[in-house]
Amino acid sequence: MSQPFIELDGVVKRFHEGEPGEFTALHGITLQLARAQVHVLAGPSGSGKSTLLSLIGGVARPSEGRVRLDGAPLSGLPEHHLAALRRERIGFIFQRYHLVPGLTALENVRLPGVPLGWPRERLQARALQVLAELGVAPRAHERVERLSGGEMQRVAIARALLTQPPLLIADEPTAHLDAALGRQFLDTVATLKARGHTWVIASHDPRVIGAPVVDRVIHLADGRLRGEDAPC
Ligand SMILES: Nc1ncnc2c1ncn2[C@@H]1O[C@H](COP(=O)(O)OP(=O)(O)OP(=O)(O)O)[C@@H](O)[C@H]1O
Repeated sequence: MSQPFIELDGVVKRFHEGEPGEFTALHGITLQLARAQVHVLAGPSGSGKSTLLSLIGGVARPSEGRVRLDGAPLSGLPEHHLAALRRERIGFIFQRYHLVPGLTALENVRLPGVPLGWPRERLQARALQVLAELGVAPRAHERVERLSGGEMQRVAIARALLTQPPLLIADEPTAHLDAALGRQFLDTVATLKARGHTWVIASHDPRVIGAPVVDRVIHLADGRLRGEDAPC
């Protein structure tokens, strides 16, 4: 592999460290993930998928070990640098979308651009562009609580794409999608992969794990790597 896009080196994550309820969720994960590929973290509930995503996304820090994104050592960065890197380089897609009710689809999609200080016109144009790419431009001015589940998810993906982040992280993205919407999500994954985006998706959905667009399925159990499926 050329320079890996994401590198984890001996990553341990403990919760409630030093307290009576201390719990080790990840036990020394070493992993390299290539650019412009789709990586799925699979494993039963509680195996550590979301915890690993949060470390790769720079939302949490490892208790031991290192995480690097495109050569940058996330684990050592001061919080304000880490927050800036997250905003510019990582798009997050959550199981329950985390859209802000009361705001329109367009206002939700604009949100990640606000702290970047983009001029209003640029922000508006880019937000409309990503909504159009996801096929939800006609719903741009609708409040998000009035959208269908599939529309909400496409708005959530549009929001994650606003800043064109190279890394897209999704936690159980198909958990609430029916068969047709699940396929639509995987088509979006494929389109963005072809444009060079790297995906890391936590999922135990067989539709995702078995999808042809997926390059690697990395299995976790009890916070440890348990091998991989061969690429399709
Ligand atoms: N903030 C926390 N404090 C204490 N324990 C935690 C915390 N977050 C996660 N854990 C524990 O770490 C383990 C891994 O949790 P994690 O959410 O990463 O698993 P998962 O594989 O994503 O599960 P699921 O598929 O149910 O989302 C679980 O035993 C969980 O209870």
